[in-house]
Formats: sequence, C-alpha cells, structure tokens
Amino acid sequence: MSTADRQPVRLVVGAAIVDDLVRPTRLLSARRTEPATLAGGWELPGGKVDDGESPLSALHREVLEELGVHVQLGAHVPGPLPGSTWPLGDRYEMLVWLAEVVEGTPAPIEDHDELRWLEVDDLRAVAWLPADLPIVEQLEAVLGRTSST
Ligand SMILES: Nc1nc2c([nH]c(=O)n2[C@H]2C[C@H](O)[C@@H](COP(=O)(O)OP(=O)(O)OP(=O)(O)O)O2)c(=O)[nH]1
Repeated sequence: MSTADRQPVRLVVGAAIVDDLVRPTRLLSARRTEPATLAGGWELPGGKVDDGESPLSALHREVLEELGVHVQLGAHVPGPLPGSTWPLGDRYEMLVWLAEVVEGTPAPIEDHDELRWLEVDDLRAVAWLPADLPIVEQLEAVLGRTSST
C-alpha cells in the first residue's frame, strides 16, 4: 500500500482510572466484548474522539457511557509519538490521562463485560491488549511510586 492509500490515523482517548489521584495504588482495567478480534482483551476505558469533539470531552463522554461514572482527570500519561500519543496498531493513536471516579460506581455498562481493580503487583494479571502493554508499564511506575510508602 502506498502512503497515499493509507487511512489517516484516528485519535482514541483512554482513562487510566486509579483509586486516588494523589496516592494511586490501584488501576481499573476493563475487558472488551467486541469486535471478535479484540474481545476478551483488557484495556483502558475510552474510545474514539468524534469529529468536532475535544479529546477531554470525548474521554468524559466515553467513561460515562461505558462505566456510568463521572471522573476527575489528573496528569496526562505521555506516550512516545509526536503529540504524546500511544500507538495502537496502524489505525489509531491514544491519548491517556490518569483519572479518579468522583461520582458513581464503575460498572461494565457498555463495550465491556468485566472490570477489575489491579494493584501494582497484579497489573499484568490480566491479558491486556498488546498495544496497552507499554502503557501499563508506564502506569506500573506511577503506581509503584506510592505503593510502598
Ligand atoms: N478504548 C480503548 N481502545 C483501545 C485500547 N487499546 C487498544 O488497542 N484499543 C483499540 C481498540 C479499538 O480498535 C480502538 C478504539 O476503539 P473503541 O471501540 O474503543 O472506540 P469507541 O468506543 O468509540 O467505539 P465505536 O463507537 O466506534 O464502536 O483502539 C484501550 O486501552 N482503550
């Protein structure tokens, strides 16, 4: 495929929801239900930014739709690509922010069938989507900084 044939990369936003933005010790992971190629894989709640929507609005919208909660956003978790995004295969790039639930209890309302809070030592206990592994490694450092003090 030539460069001209390539589809533009679509922006996705993801929420690294932790138990506490000041002293994060646990991360919320979510198991996808679709499409079939990704079902069963664990990921950060989130989704595609719609046309004309800001990334932050998209993140609040996705988290509310998927988990039924309102969140407060914390620090951006910068990725290695220009624009500080994380690569998700050829078609998508993801912006990730830390987040904390401020209203509601997360439930797998849409796009997921199970949620799990993971402590730093258990972060790799679930089968993350492959593209999420470097992000999880970064988050491991964030959680690790506060888990033993
Ligand atoms: N939300 C999310 N998507 C991820 C992660 N890791 C990863 O590879 N992806 C991929 C899966 C999808 O191909 C794409 C995001 O699409 P999505 O299906 O979550 O987006 P959406 O909720 O807006 O879905 P839709 O309305 O278009 O069906 O990025 C992740 O941690 N979170």
